[in-house]
Amino acid sequence: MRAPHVPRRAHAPPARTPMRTFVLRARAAPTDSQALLASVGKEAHPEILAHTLMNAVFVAQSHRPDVTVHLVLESTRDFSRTICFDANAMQDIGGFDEQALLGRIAKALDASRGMGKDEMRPVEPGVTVRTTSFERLVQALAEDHQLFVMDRKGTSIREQVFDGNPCFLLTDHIPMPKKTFHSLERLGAKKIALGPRMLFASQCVVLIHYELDQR
Ligand SMILES: C[S@@+](CC[C@H](N)C(=O)[O-])C[C@H]1O[C@@H](n2cnc3c(N)ncnc32)[C@H](O)[C@@H]1O
Repeated sequence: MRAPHVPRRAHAPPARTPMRTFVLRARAAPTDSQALLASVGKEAHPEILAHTLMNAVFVAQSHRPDVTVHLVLESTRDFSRTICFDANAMQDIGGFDEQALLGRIAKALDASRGMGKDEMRPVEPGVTVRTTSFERLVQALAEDHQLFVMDRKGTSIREQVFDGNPCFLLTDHIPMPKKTFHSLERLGAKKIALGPRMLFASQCVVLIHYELDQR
C-alpha cells in the first residue's frame, strides 16, 4: 500500500514572519529631553515621533509583533540620538498617548547623557539609545534589510515585491537632503509611493502596515 500523501508543509518549519522596520529621521527633534518636551506643537514638532511610534507598534488592545522602530533625533549639540524600540521585547511602556510615548523618548535621551560617539545604552526592556547618525544606522540596516525610501515620486507600493525584511525610511516635516538620496541609492534603496498626497510619516506607517498585512 502506498504511504498516504503528507503535504510538505506539514513538516516544513513554520515560516518566519519578516521583521518590519521603520526609521524616522527627525531632523528638527531636539536631543535634549527638556527641549523636546517643551517643543510639542512648536516648530520642531516632536509629536511626529510619538504618532509614528504609536502607529508602528500598537493596534487595538495589543501591539504588533516583529516591528522595530528607530527614531533618529538630529537637532543636537553633539551627536544624533537613535532610539530603537523593539516591539517583541518591549514591556509596559505606560500607554500609547502622545505624552506617554514622548515620556519614553525623553527617558532614552536622559539615559544617553555623556555618551561618546557610536555608543549604545539599554534604557528599558526593548528600548535602546545610540549616538549613531542616520547614515551609519542605514548602512548597518542595509546589510540585512531591503531599504525603501518613502517618496511620493517613487514606485507605487502596490507594484513593489517585498522579500526578506523591509525597512522603510521616513522623515519628519523636513525633507531628506538630496545628497542622502544618492547615498541611499548606492545602498540599494528604492523609492516607494503611497499615492499623490503628502502625508504625515505616521499616516505612511499605517498605510504600509495595511499593504503588507494583505500579503
Ligand atoms: C510630511 S512628509 C515630509 C514632508 C517634507 N516637507 C518633504 O517634502 O518631504 C513625512 C514623510 O512622509 C513621506 N510621505 C508623505 N507622503 C507620502 C506619499 N504619498 N508617498 C510616500 N511617502 C510619503 C515623506 O517622504 C516623508 O518621509
